[in-house]
Amino acid sequence: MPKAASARSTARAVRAHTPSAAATAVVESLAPLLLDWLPRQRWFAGKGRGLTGLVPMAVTELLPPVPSGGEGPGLLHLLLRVEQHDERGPEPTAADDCYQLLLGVRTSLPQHLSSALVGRATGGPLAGRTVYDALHDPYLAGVLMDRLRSVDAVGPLRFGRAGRIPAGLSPRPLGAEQSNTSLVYGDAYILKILRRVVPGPHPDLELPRALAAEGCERVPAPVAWFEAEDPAGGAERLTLGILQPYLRGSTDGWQLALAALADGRDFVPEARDLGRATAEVHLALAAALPTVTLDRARTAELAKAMSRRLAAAAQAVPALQPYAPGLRAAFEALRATERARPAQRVHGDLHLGQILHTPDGRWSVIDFEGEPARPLAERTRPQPPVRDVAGMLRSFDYAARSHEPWRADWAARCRDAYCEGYAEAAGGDPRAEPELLRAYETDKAVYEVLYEARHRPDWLPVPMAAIERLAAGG
Ligand SMILES: Nc1ncnc2c1ncn2[C@@H]1O[C@H](COP(=O)(O)OP(=O)(O)O)[C@@H](O)[C@H]1O
Ligand SMILES: O=P(O)(O)O[C@H]1O[C@H](CO)[C@@H](O[C@H]2O[C@H](CO)[C@@H](O)[C@H](O)[C@H]2O)[C@H](O)[C@H]1O
Repeated sequence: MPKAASARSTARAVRAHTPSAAATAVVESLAPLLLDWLPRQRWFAGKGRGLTGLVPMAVTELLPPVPSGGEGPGLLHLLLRVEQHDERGPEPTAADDCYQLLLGVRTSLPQHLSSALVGRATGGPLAGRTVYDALHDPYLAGVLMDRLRSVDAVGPLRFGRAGRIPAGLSPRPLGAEQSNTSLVYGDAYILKILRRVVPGPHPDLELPRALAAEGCERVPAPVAWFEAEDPAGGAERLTLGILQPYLRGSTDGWQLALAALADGRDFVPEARDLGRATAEVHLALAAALPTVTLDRARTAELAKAMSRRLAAAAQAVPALQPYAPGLRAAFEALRATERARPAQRVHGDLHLGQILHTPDGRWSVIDFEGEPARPLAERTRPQPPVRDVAGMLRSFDYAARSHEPWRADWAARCRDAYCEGYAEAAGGDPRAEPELLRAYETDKAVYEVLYEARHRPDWLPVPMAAIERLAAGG
């Protein structure tokens, strides 16, 4: 059983924003329960590394817990540093992650919230109180929305908005959690609560706002957000949540692709249209935000970074090792290319699940967070837009592979149509730079192997099939 942070180190790390000794004491008394609960959450990014301690970085009462004996829930907002073993050794490293938790506190938990239980505080002033994930509680989700629509600051938390948000919208959780937790309010808005949080402008807020300012209608524009002052004292805020219009009645590209496969239908017109949508977003991003030129030296750095990621992934997932030399050849081929190429802000994790088809027949792009496992500095760096194209091409392969029998021809037609649609709108065909495209597809497949090994081991054969093909030069 991992040990909790000592009371002394916990107290030292809690900053001046801490509203009450009681809240701090709750965290201390809950540490063993949280250490058990956290790794079981889908959004917990540090799976597979032992937890060694928890340090509350900031504790904010969004709704003060009712004194012992009273009724009614309290709402605590926590920023928690989770100390973990490094993959290479037993010492905690500077790579410890900070997570955002919203905890409900009640005397007893109603039956309908039982799946949200974190545990019962065993000591401190709230001993015997039940603590649970507040985002499953419609009442507390309503309290959070209320702060978002009408308050500017609570302790270290800062709330911002781009327009008026109506009161009284009923919340519901979105269902399956992914890298974050999303709530839908009144079928009108969706609030994404980021789980692993870092200082600095968050691309899922920054890019859609920049696109909206540019007049690009392919992306739902943020209407409100909340952030925290850096509890470690840095100048940059941590983005915590983003509220956007909810595209009611939309279906994501992944479901549509699987339905087409199940019905024996082609997905060519949809793929072509998706290519156009991607190009439009890229053109708007290039117009809205700085671009750079990747010269030979920078291209070499890019190829080197891809090789480094491959080496790290092969260490974590030994099944990759036999293919490493073949995969590295793709990065070497990129390094050997002579030409300079433009780089710009990109989506960074584009796949069929990130594109929503709305009832009026348009594709809308969501989730500009980038690949959640990569450092923010890397995710916000200008990159060749082909990177997103490669992500979508991999996604057609994923869809075809999850159909029995495997439909390689279906994926190939989608891939061609997507690139054609992209070329029509962007004025340049991504296939014109085969080394770049192959290197990015390889890099993405390596990422997917690591992602699936950590989150969905049953899916591992899907990217491994691509690894086999790409390593053989296909
Ligand atoms: N604006 C929106 N309208 C409708 N559904 C949305 C919207 N934004 C996100 N979703 C739904 O929420 C899911 C999760 O959102 P996403 O931003 O991808 O979160 P995560 O980072 O947790 O993967 C998406 O797969 C999509 O089904
Ligand atoms: O949606 P997220 O931003 O959380 O992205 C992560 O999870 C995705 C899976 O949900 C994962 O995508 C991979 O699986 C998809 C099918 O479920 C497939 O369409 C994608 O092409 C494939 O990469 C994504 O890589 C990961 O970052």
